[in-house]
Amino acid sequence: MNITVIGGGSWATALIKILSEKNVKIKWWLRDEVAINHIKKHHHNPSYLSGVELHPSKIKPYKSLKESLKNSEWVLLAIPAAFIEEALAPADPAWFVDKKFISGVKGMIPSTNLLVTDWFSEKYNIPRENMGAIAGPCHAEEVALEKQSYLTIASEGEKTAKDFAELMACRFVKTSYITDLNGVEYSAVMKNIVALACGITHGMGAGDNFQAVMVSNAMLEIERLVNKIAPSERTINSSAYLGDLLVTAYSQFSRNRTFGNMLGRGYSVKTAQMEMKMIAEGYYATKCIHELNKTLKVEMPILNFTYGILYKNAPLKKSFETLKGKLI
Ligand SMILES: NC(=O)c1ccc[n+]([C@@H]2O[C@H](COP(=O)([O-])OP(=O)(O)OC[C@H]3O[C@@H](n4cnc5c(N)ncnc54)[C@H](OP(=O)(O)O)[C@@H]3O)[C@@H](O)[C@H]2O)c1
Ligand SMILES: O=P(O)(O)OC[C@H](O)CO
Repeated sequence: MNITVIGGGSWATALIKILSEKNVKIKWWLRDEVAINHIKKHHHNPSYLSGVELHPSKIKPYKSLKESLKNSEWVLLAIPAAFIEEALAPADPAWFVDKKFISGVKGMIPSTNLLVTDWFSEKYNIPRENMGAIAGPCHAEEVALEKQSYLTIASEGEKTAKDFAELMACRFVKTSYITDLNGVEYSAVMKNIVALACGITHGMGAGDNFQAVMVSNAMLEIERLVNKIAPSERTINSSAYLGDLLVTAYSQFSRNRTFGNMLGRGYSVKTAQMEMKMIAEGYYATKCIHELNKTLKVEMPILNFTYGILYKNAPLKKSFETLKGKLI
């Protein structure tokens, strides 16, 4: 079984670690040639999760995207959404024929405000039943440490979801599958926006009491959005939705929370971006969801709070006062 993994960051590295527990060949596309050479020579990613051992018998890094895709049954994408169009610019739909596509991305394509699987299936003519996404509370750093984790694979094609869930299950990862593809994707996008708000308010001095109220309100906000934009029967309190929100809102590893925390302590957006070695997906998603909500008109005070601070230079104190008044 051949699997192509696209992306060279922490999540791609963690997913490769999980997959290499199985009897598979991993064809790994990274844009960074220095990293490729380092991985070939030292069997570690030099810039992300550098402690993870990358077995050369199972993993082969590629500079050419086209070569990396040849003879693979599965394609797994793990690049922050804002860079996907650029990274896949040379790709031709013919390269993806008869392949199943799984998104590890928790963001939206900024130029289109589309979810990654919607954008991908449209652009590369992939049948929806062959598309999926990885959901659930799972930080790459904990995968690297082999801490017990849980992932949910979502696809409208039940067989796709089931097969990929089986592939991702290993000693330290338990998997399950569902068919609510767009539901988990929107929920994952939203949890990043909430994590930014958690970070901002924490950075401004809010305590655990406030954070608990914000996360509870956030779950209601996510539910309102997801029910409107992707109506379906779903158990929103399960780990694919609520669990993912909780880990991002509370974990020391959360990129979005860390980014928000810097803003709450008075950093400008630009300075916070320069300080971060990794990408906070919620920054881009906040604008996408805010734009979509001009039509949807869902009540989303946490989204509006985050959007004001990120994109409108809204004063922190006044925005916080407004948010406090909206939460219950
Ligand atoms: N990290 C996690 O725990 C985790 C868990 C679940 C889901 N996710 C999702 O996984 C996705 C990837 O996140 P990540 O955590 O792996 O990000 P990351 O560690 O910050 O890595 C970012 C990756 O994007 C690449 N990149 C940056 N600019 C690029 C560009 N202009 N063109 C092409 N590639 C570019 C970087 O390449 P260079 O190194 O060459 O700059 C790097 O490989 C996100 O959607 C995130 O929400 C992450
Ligand atoms: O918690 P963050 O902001 O690092 O996001 C990473 C993943 O989406 C967590 O499941």
